[in-house]
Amino acid sequence: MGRRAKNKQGPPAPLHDPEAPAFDSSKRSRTAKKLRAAAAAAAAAKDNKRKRATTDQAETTAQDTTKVNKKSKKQAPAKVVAKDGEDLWDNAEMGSDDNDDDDEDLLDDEFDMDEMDQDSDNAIFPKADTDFLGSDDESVEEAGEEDSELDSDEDLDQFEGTLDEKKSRQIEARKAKLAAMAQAELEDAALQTNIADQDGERFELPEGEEETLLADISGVNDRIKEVVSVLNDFKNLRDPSRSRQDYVDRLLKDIAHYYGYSDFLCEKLFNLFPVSEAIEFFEANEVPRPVTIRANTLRTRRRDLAQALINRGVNLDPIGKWSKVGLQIFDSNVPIGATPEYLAGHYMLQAASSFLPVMALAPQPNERVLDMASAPGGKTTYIAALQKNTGMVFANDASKDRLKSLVANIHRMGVKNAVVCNYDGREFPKVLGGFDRVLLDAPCSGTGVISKDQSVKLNKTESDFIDIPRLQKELILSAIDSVDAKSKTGGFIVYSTCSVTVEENESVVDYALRKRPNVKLVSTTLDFGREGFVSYRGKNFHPTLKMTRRFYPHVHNMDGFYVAKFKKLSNKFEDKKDDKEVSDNEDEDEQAESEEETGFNDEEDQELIKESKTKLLKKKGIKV
Ligand SMILES: C[S@@+](CC[C@H](N)C(=O)[O-])C[C@H]1O[C@@H](n2cnc3c(N)ncnc32)[C@H](O)[C@@H]1O
Repeated sequence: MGRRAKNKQGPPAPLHDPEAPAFDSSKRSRTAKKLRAAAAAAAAAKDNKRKRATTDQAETTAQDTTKVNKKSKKQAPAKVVAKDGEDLWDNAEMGSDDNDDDDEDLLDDEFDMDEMDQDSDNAIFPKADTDFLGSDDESVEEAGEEDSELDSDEDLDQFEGTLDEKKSRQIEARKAKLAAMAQAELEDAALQTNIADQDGERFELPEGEEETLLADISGVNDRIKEVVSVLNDFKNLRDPSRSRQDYVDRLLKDIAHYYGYSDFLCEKLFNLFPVSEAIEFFEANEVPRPVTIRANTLRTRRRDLAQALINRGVNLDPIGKWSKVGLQIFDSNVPIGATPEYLAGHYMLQAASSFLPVMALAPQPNERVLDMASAPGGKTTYIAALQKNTGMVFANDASKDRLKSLVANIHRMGVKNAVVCNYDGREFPKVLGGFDRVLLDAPCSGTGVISKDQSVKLNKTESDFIDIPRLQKELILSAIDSVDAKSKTGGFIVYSTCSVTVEENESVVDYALRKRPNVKLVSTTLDFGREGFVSYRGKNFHPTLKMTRRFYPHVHNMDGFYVAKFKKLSNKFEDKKDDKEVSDNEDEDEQAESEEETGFNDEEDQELIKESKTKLLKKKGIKV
């Protein structure tokens, strides 16, 4: 575990604006205010204080027509039904197939944190205001003094103005004072760094025993900042006797040590981003992501669930504009994984990023859907909910053990249209084919979920990034081959991973496009997320890879994730007896290129499939 991991930060920013930086301190302080206000209410009111506080708040909001008009009629926080009877938390997904149509309405359903905070501070924390004034008294007085000095320089006539004028002058003076203080602070900070300043002092790359260099962890942290500064303005700040690579090598060693990564993984992840952003990514992996839940529309509506949980003392908010079923939990008096609502299957504890592949898949009622790697069922149960328990979802997983929790979740969540099966995904479509849609939420290295599983930092080796993509490539071809291109409502395949590496994402998707010309990439319909890479470190991918989506902890405040959506254009390609061979013979150059880029070829592939099938049979006790 990295040294930083022990020093976790406070609650992460809410997920309201997916493109907003994850660590927006203003948001965090607003959330903190909200939490403090709720806590104060709890102390003051003995019974169900949080509910009362939010209800009061809602009523205030509902009565304040100016505010309501300014934002939205439906903004009353946590009061579930507004005065006009509109349903603030209604779950648009319940009773609707498509997740796009009601977006505009839903936007209005979101809380306005700013307003809520202001009001809650006033209503619940009257003392806080006094305190604030009190703590500021000194500066107000000083500002007053400055004012008198100014007065003496002015013609008295000017001071026959109103009290308002005087007040505004005081405010101006205070602002100026604060600005001066901020400037002084900045200058102070500049003094503390030894990067090139006016005297030409530069940061010098240290030399010596690596052990000594890494001994002082705060020194390592300072050096990371210094080297990042140099790399960001290399021309001006570099030591001319050192190359860029010298600085990068130092930085990688320091990052790996400071955050606790293997050198190998550190470099792999570092290479994904510009220098400063890479540090943000590593930092974000030290902070837990927000706790989020998904309302199970087979059992409840989000607004009802929210009200039930608020009544139990859970502080929550809608997850963001992009989901109609997600709630973000800020804090709770009760364990979120053991409430009566949880046990009754009203919600799934589910990471926000994990909603995305299912939203991209957009399963429809009455369809036949395959969830190829489904355990423990977070996505299967969401698929079933979107299908409203009609049609069928085939929930497959190669791990019998993991299927136990899948089955438990299916029962708890009231899913009735699922068929659970235990095959190696590569056996599809021989097991069953002709699906309307297939989700392949592939087994992966987990580099997107390091904040949850710090062991990834050390336990992933170079061979993992050969073996895992190889399996992913085999699985994606099976997923494509399992879909019926003639499906009247579907013909889609979604590929997702909770990894951020290119080998497991764009490389796999690009490989599928080359191996299966009967599919094309289409929009994921997710309206946020970064575009997939079309080229990476000298490798070029199909230009449509741009349509795939990347999600990052430091950008979106959710687990690192990747989503690609394919449309199958025809079944013809797979009708050929051994389509792999045909495609290889058709274009040997392409195959050579493919081997070079992917480190994967079909002969090896066949060998591996054979091997793993033999292993599987042996495991099942069948003699081979
Ligand atoms: C990322 S997890 C799936 C999470 C799941 N979709 C969910 O939302 O709860 C990947 C899954 O792939 C399964 N798996 C690994 N190799 C497989 C294979 N060859 N065929 C099918 N499933 C496989 C693992 O057992 C694991 O449950």
